[in-house]
Amino acid sequence: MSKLLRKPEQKEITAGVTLVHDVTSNNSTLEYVGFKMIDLVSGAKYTEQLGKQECCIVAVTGKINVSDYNVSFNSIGTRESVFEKKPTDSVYVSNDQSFEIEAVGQARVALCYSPSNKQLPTKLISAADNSVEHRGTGNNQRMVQNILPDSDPSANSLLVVEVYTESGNWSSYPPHKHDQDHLPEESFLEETYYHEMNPKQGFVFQRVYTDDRSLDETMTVENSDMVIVPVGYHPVGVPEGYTSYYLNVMAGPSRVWKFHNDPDHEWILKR
Ligand SMILES: O=C(O)C[C@@H](O)[C@H](O)C(=O)CO
Repeated sequence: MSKLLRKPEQKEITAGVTLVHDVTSNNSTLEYVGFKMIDLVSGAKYTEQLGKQECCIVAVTGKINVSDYNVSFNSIGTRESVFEKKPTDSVYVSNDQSFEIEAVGQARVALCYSPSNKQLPTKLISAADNSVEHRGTGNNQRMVQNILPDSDPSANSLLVVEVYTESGNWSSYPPHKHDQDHLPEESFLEETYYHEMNPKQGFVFQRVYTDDRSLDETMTVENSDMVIVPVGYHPVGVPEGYTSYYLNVMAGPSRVWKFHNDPDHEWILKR
């Protein structure tokens, strides 16, 4: 069984709130990244008291109200499906704060966590604040929606990004890694992938491997699955006929995304 691939759960945790994924330092090898995906029926509420963790709440689909009991953001969220291919709204909440999420209709919400000590203001990261990038050429084209990039100082550790890869294309490719705390050459960032496919019976392949191959797993990833990337290169290949979406959360000792391409495959960039 893969240690890195997680299938969605369907665990009702409170009335109308279903836990789909729950990645913590207790049930994974990750120290810097935590992740929950929750589904809420209309009117359902989810509350949480954050300890020494910051949280980015992403309205993946549907509309939600978010409050830290001081400031509230109402009816945020911009899409019914991630495959509308437009940015959504998110809220950053700092460590030692509490928050409440209330679903305005059916909603899927990502909770992205990282350890944090220094309090920062609660902040709405509106869809309009997401920068959109088109990366790559040939069959390596993908569209990136930056929710919390390293250029945005709203968080202490968290980096959050959404990526669309079209049918027959590759992303996180040529393979790159960020598993050495050795700036300015490379940063150490753990990473999680939450995947969706359109149409939803689709699948993608994701390989996670290190130079010495002490880790080398190639996974068939299906709709709503997660892949955990503690270290290593982590390319994604998308079969003909399917579009891939994934939500990445990254965090590590420095809030800098400085990756290192696999030297065996870097030539692809230089053609
Ligand atoms: O293919 C891309 O450009 C997206 C990836 O960079 C993805 O966000 C990632 O692997 C981050 O390390």
